[in-house]
Amino acid sequence: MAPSPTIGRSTAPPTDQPPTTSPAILLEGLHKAYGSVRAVDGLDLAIAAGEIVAVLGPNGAGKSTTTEMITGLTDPDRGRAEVFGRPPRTAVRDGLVGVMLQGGALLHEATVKDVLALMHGLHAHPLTLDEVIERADLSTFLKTKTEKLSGGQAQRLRYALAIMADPQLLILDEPTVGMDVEIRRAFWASMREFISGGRTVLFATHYLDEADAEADRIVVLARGRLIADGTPSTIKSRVADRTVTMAAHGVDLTELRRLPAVIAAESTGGRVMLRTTDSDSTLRALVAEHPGATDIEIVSASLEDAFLTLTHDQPEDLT
Ligand SMILES: Nc1ncnc2c1ncn2[C@@H]1O[C@H](COP(=O)(O)OP(=O)(O)OP(=O)(O)O)[C@@H](O)[C@H]1O
Repeated sequence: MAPSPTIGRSTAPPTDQPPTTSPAILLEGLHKAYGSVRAVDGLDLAIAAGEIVAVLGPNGAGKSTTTEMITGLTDPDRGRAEVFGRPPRTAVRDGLVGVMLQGGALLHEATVKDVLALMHGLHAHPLTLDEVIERADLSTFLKTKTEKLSGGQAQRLRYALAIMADPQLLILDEPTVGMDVEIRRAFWASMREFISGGRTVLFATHYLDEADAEADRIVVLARGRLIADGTPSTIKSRVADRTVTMAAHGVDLTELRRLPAVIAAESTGGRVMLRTTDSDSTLRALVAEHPGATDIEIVSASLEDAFLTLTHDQPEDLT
């Protein structure tokens, strides 16, 4: 399990203002391979100070590896990562970066209060403990030992540790995993308040709706490459938002592919599935042109469907 890179005494002065005019994050030609696996494969990305950016991508897309290089936990094989114009480890050491990693280790046999107090002592200019506790909504389980925390409560403690140094950049790897809907809503409300002074946020998520609701910009990774970058509405307009399914008998797949707004059609398990960007117009044409279609259903596309649509034209190997 990766250690928290926020551990270590920060030496920087309070960081109320963005420290430089450089981008908050600059990645140029970033590569990282594990054996024959190209985890990150030539990534270029610039994120301006003050942006809230969601990183989406299917399992193994390279999101965590990218996060690790931005936070200095992993070195790139080739290319460059800078945070506010500094090498990542320097930016972390200077207290500019708060990180919340997926399943980041928490001290065992210690209460939430112990962990907070211990970590608080390591920062030069932290938020007050009271502010951290309030922002992360930890007051009701301060005396709970870390191993007794629920998944969502542990995430709130990790969030508290990420904001403690009062960082200018927050990097969050799937921050709301394990939180129920209400807690998730409260988490984002607290986060929005915290970052309202111009802080930058980069968060990885598997939830398209979360990216849509919380981010100014969405970047989509697949096989270690950037395959889409834009506002939530731009990204959504490029992905199928519905799947129309029906019994496979009495319909012709080739003809169905020609229906309006259909991106892809496939037959599996006795049913035909049409991915469409406009289920209303697809359905109207389907009923009019294919009276033999039966047992029709419309379902929201999963995020996997969205990724399939975006990655559809991506070649396996560009080299
Ligand atoms: N330490 C490692 N050793 C070997 N392979 C690794 C290592 N870390 C990542 N990989 C591989 O690199 C690829 C990218 O992994 P990464 O964890 O960055 O993807 P991800 O987008 O974060 O995935 P997920 O959504 O499942 O967390 C995967 O094929 C993964 O198996």
